[in-house]
Amino acid sequence: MKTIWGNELANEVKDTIRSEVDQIKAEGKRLPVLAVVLVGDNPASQSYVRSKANACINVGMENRTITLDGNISQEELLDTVKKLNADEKVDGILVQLPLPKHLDADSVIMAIDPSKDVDGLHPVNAGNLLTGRPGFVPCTPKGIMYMLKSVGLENLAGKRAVVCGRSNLVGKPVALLLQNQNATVTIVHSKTPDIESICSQADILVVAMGRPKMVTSSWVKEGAVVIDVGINRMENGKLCGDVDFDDVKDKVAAISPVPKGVGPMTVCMLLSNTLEAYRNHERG
Ligand SMILES: Nc1nc2c(c(=O)[nH]1)N[C@@H](CN(C=O)c1ccc(C(=O)N[C@@H](CCC(=O)O)C(=O)O)cc1)CN2
Repeated sequence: MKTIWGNELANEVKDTIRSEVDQIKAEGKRLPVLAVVLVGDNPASQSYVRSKANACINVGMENRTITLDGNISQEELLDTVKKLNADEKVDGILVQLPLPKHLDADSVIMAIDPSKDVDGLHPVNAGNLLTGRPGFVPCTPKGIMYMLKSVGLENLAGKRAVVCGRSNLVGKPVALLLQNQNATVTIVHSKTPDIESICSQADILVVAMGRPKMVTSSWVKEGAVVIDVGINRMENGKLCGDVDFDDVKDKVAAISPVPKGVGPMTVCMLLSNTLEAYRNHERG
């Protein structure tokens, strides 16, 4: 069994991005700028936003973290996004999710200029992915495809992929990306009967259900490659995935761990998208 260490792959990606940013600096040009909007004081969101800021520093990009009170109105939040859209120095905009319950995330995402939507969540970018046009691909799915490539899974013709979860952030886009690589894809979700038997036929299993250790050895096919997107905090304070790593590890060909799996890939793909946004803006 091979462990797919996302932190190591992320360092590889960040090294490449850092060299490109160094080159931009050497040419005396302005640097790429990522703006991250954090609303409220959710500790997990605060920690992810800090990781994003540190990652920017790590590769030499500029980061602006805009922290807004949890009681902010929809109009005030939309106004913040509009100002970032209009700011020519800002290449990428990300609004950290989830938002407090009184705010409508959909209309906030809709307000982001698609050319700055480095999260790839705006319907223009989602539509581009659906129709095979260039655009921003959401960071976690982009990271997952990089992880699969790292274990030799690139052209997926003849492979059966099962995606557990149908979110706009992970499940739907990763299913499209797998299909674009010629995999035969099934999406299962909380209302699917007998998920276990569908998962057990998968050559590639991507699990993003938010249910701690849901997937055990009877759910996986011998020799499958498993990507665990779940990040669940247990009562003892430790993190675990949606896959019971110890239970499946002897049955699978490769598996991503939690922590140090998909999470760090999400952050480095955000840098990759920000650099892409910068290049697009510079081209004009
Ligand atoms: N606007 C967005 N919001 C959210 C996204 C997103 O892609 N865009 N994804 C997640 C959270 N997330 C990034 O925002 C994220 C989650 C996890 C990690 C990570 O590196 N996790 C570490 C463990 C960290 C810990 O100890 O708690 C790991 O898995 O090793 C990075 C980013 C939801 N919101």
